[in-house]
Amino acid sequence: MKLDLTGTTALVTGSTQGIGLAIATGLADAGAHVIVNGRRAESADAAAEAIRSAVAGAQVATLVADLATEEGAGTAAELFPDVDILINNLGIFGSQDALEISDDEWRRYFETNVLSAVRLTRTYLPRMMERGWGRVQYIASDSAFVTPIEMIHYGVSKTALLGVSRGFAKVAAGSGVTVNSVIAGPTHTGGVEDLVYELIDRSVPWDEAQRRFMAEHRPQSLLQRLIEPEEISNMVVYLSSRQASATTGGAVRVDGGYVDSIAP
Ligand SMILES: NC(=O)c1ccc[n+]([C@@H]2O[C@H](COP(=O)([O-])OP(=O)(O)OC[C@H]3O[C@@H](n4cnc5c(N)ncnc54)[C@H](O)[C@@H]3O)[C@@H](O)[C@H]2O)c1
Repeated sequence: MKLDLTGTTALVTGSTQGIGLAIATGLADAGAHVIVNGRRAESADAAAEAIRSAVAGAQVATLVADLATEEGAGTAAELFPDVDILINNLGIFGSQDALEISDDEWRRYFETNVLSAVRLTRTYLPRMMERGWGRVQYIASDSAFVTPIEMIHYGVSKTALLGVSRGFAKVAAGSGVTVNSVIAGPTHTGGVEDLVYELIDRSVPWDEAQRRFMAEHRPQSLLQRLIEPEEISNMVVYLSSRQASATTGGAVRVDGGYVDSIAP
């Protein structure tokens, strides 16, 4: 099965590093023209360059915008009015005492992790439906199912994202556009390294910190290791492909068996 995205344009939000960069690289490798998004020109340019070095002949454009804001979504619509594949990847996470999270912080999590994706879906879905083909995905998290007490606001924002995904899948039903969430488990990115070290003593070597993080915070994970960003990207590329035409309204798990092992 050859996943060929030649002739398509894909916008991946928050794609200057981590999972987003891996997804943009995977889509470029499958032949899509990718739009890399970041809030700073230097990091967007560096990410575009990294993709060009990884994928010979990659077609990459950059979108410098804060896509958690209305203004940023407006810039996206103006510069790139039409995309075939929208990957809502950008997100923030961090640990905080559940009883200490302020209203403003709850709002920031919803603005960034949920409303940004709703706005961009509203921007791009209608044209996809008119054309009769398109792919929308949301990068959710196992925290959507298992609200972690150290990240309640994050978990709840990702639970909301699952509802957003199901709702827009119904809007798109029968149009040729599929809408899905990808449930990522803990993935080896810079942000997760920081989170692991927030929870586990910083003086512990990385391998030991990772092992303890999995044992203490994800004991039911069947994988008992962090997931690599490329493992998330592989699923996103498949769901973006023409071959994935019968998968919509779903929440597809790349979580090392964690969610199924506790909430089948
Ligand atoms: N890493 C994990 O373990 C994990 C697990 C489950 C889900 N996820 C989800 O996957 C997505 C990517 O996570 P990651 O670990 O690669 O994160 P990351 O922090 O490494 O990367 C996120 C990217 O989004 C960008 N970003 C944040 N806010 C933005 C904004 N307003 N406008 C534009 N860009 C913005 C950041 O600059 C960064 O480049 C997030 O939605 C996250 O919640 C991550």
